[in-house]
This record gives sequence, structure tokens and C-alpha cells, in this order.
Amino acid sequence: MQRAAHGLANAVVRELRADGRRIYGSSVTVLAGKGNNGGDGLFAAAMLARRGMRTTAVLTAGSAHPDALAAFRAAGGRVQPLDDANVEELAVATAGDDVVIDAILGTGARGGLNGPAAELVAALQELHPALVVACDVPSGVDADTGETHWPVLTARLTVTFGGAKAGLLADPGEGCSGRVHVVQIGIEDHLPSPALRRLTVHDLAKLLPHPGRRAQKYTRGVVGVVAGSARYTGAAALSVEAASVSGPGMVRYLGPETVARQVLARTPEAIWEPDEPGRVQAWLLGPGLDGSDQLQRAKDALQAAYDGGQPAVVDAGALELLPERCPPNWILTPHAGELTSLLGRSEVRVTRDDVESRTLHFVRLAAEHTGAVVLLKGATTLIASPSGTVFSQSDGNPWMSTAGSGDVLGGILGALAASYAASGLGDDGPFAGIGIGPEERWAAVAAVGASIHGMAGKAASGAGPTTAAAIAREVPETFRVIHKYVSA
Ligand SMILES: NC(=O)C1=CN([C@@H]2O[C@H](COP(=O)(O)OP(=O)(O)OC[C@H]3O[C@@H](n4cnc5c(N)ncnc54)[C@H](OP(=O)(O)O)[C@@H]3O)[C@@H](O)[C@H]2O)[C@H](O)CC1
Ligand SMILES: [K+]
Repeated sequence: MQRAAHGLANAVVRELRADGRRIYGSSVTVLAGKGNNGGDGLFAAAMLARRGMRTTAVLTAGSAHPDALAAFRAAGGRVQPLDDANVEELAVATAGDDVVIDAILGTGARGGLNGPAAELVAALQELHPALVVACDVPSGVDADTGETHWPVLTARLTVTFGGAKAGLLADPGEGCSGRVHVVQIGIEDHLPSPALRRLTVHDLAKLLPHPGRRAQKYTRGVVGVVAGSARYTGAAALSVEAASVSGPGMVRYLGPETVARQVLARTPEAIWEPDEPGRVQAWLLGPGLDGSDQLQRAKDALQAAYDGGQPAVVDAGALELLPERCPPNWILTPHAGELTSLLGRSEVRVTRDDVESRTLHFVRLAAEHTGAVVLLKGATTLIASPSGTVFSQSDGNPWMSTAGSGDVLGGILGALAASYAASGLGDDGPFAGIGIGPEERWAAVAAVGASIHGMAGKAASGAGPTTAAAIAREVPETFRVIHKYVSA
């Protein structure tokens, strides 16, 4: 607990300094629950009091961790028990402090806040305190699933102990947590393996395909793209362009001649396949599909992938064409609405809101039911393998929610699937080298693609508007940025 408290107190000091604020004389209120989460908060506030901060502890449950409360009092902290009568007054006073530490509920929470604690947090959320630091998890966020029980006080920073908890890496929980800082407290070796894994840029540097001296088209991977239609020509152009800049040996495009002309105008390196396509090692099916001809092409390609054991990235309209059970090297890329339809195929009747409030649960369920890797698009992208492992990538920014962004993601994923199909995902490869087992590797491929897409999108947007085409154009530079971490 002391190491946790030290980590929490030091993170508060760093954040205040980054805001250009003095430590001495600044004010902090810790909202302290009755368990060890409150204990961490009180011990941390005692340390801050000894550094000259004006400290108040609001005891939200009447009682508190005895030793931590004694240490807080001994350091000169002011104690304010919360009750029905003083909620409003304490909310206004607390909101005016330089820092609020949310140490009401942590991993011992069952459901959300209630009573005066809930009223206090709801009032504070409306008053927007200058700096909220959550202890371990924001109170009301389920540490295991990321489900939230409102009210939750949105944090700028969450200081968590032992390892990033799944609830901080999956929405809606991630959306309430701000930046996450992990404090090692010496129990890491005894913790179960994390339920959610996030690939870092160092992982990407190890995993990205690199052509050997004798590389040629088929060793780099050839991807077949069935996308677009007379109505949605842009989807074809964007997904083929994104695939072509993501490292494959070649991109074959299957679609109507009118669309192919526009595709080739943007990506002359692509090959139009008006009839039986040449050899491919992976498929991208679905962006902008419309009309019976294109749907038939997608069906034929899906069947070829199924029969030939080839990986396939299945998006948008092609999601309707899936077999009962998909091969484990297929990557489905629904958004929340499409996920409800996908789940509906296996009699799971949910709404988009249900999915968005329980993203981790439903992405896992979809992977289990379909047998495929399921990539659920969102502010945080979750990628579930049928084996149950889930990756969480959150490299993009909200400006990427723009038309065609999903088509670009599909192109990136299709190219990577072809590259890895060509180079192999064996036990002697880089995936095994970072502890990714054989059943998780296609989910990891999808996580690599999601991360590249997010990094490219963030670079293309800076802090402003961008377009799907601009995201695609940023992909080569994103590969170069990642490559810089190869030696690191
Ligand atoms: N291994 C680690 O990660 C460590 C974590 N530490 C800190 O410990 C907390 C977990 O502490 P714990 O005492 O288990 O529980 P909480 O502090 O999260 O919850 C406090 C108590 O509140 C009650 N409770 C549960 N749900 C609610 C609710 N919805 N509303 C109000 N009260 C609730 C419950 O008590 P009961 O008597 O009602 O059962 C909880 O016990 C962890 O988050 C870390 O901060 C250690 O410091 C280091 C190791
Ligand atoms: K908390």
C-alpha cells in the first residue's frame, strides 16, 4: 500500500508541476472510500500534506482505512465526513481545489456509487475540477470489464497498481480514465496474465514484416480486394490505395471496369482482375459493396479463401456473407452496429447501446460464436481472438471518425494479412518472440493493423480535421516511425 501511495503522490506532484503549479500551498482533496482504495488515497494525501499541500479528506463511507486515516491526520490533513446534508457544500469546495484524488472505489467495487457519494461525484462531474487523478481505477468503472456504473468522475490521469487493468483498456472505462500510469508495487509476478493486451510501438517494431534480400511479389504477399461499386467507388479506391502502401507484393482489384478505372488512376500499381483472379495469399472483402455482381464476387472470393485456407479481412457488406463458422485466420471488422447484426446471427439480441456499454464482453462473444478474429472499431479498438485473448489498441484520435477511414483500415489489414500469410506466423517468428501464442497470432496481426491505422490517423490529423485519403498517405511514414524502434 505504501508503494502504491508513493506512486500516486508522485504522479500528482508531476502533474501539478507539468501544469506549472507550485506544490507548496496548492490544495488537494481526496475522496476516500472505506477500503484499501481509500487507504491508498489517504496515505498518498498524507505524503502530499508533508510536502506542504493543503489537504482535505472527504470520507465517503463514514469510515476509512484506520492506519491510513491516522497517517493522514498525523500529517495535518483535514477530515470531512460526507453526509446527506453537506454534499452540495463539499462538492463546491472540492471542485475549487487544485487536485481531486478519486479513491472511493477500486477493484473491490460491486457496481457503482450510491447515496451521498454518488451525489457528490455527479455534482463534481458537472463542476469540472481542474485536475482529477483516479486511484487505481475511476470509481464506478469495473476494473475487469471497463463497464461503467454512472456517475463516474472522469479523470485526466489514472494511477493504477501492478498492471494496467482491463477496465482501463476497454470502453467505456478507457474513456473515463485519461492517461494511465502504472505503478509497480512488487506483486507483478503474482498477478494473473492480463486479460487484455496492448501492443506497444516496440512490439510493432518487432512484428512488422521486413522483406529479405531475395524478396519478390509472392514472398511479400499478394492481396485480393473485392470492394466498391458504381455507387461507392471511393471505398474501392481508398482500400486499394491503403493496401498498396502497407507493404504487400501486389494488390489485385476485383470489381466493375468503371470502378477499376478510378482505382488504377489512384493506384496504378494495382492489377485489375476482370475475370478469374490470379493467385492471392489473402483477401479484403466488403468495403463499399453494392449490387449483385460485387456481392457475387465477394461470395466467390470468400469461398476460395475458405477452401484454400487463406486469411480474409471481412468488412461491411461482406459480413452478411459469412459461413456459420469462420476459419480462425479470418478477421471481421464490424463497428458496434454491425456487431449487433453479427451477434444476431447466433440469436444474441442486443442493441448498439448494449454493445457500446459492454465492448469487451460482446467482442469476445462474437469471436467465440463466429470462430473468427473480431476487431470492434471504436475510440478504443478491441480485437478478440476465438481463443478468448483480447488486444486493445487506442492509437488514433476522434478526428479519424470520417468517411472512408474504415476502408483504409481494411486495406491496411488486407495487406498485412497477405504479408504474414507469405512470411508465416510460426513459432520461430517474431510473434512467438513476444509471447504471442499460435491461437492469438491472427488477432495480433489485426492489432498491428489497428495500431498502424491509428498512428497514421493521428499523424494525418495533428489536432485537426483529416480525411481517409490523408490517413492512407501517412501509412508509409508510420512504418518508418515504427522502424526507428527496431534497434531500441
Ligand atoms: N493487488 C492490488 O492491485 C492492490 C490494490 N490495492 C488497493 O486496494 C484496492 C482494492 O481494495 P478493496 O478494499 O478490496 O476494495 P475497494 O477499496 O475497491 O472498495 C472498498 C469497499 O467498498 C465497498 N463497496 C463495494 N462496492 C461498493 C459500492 N458500489 N458502493 C459503496 N461501497 C462499495 C466494499 O465493502 P463492503 O463491506 O461493502 O463489501 C469494498 O470492500 C485497489 O483498488 C487498490 O487501490 C492495494 O493498495 C495494493 C495492492
Ligand atoms: K478509485
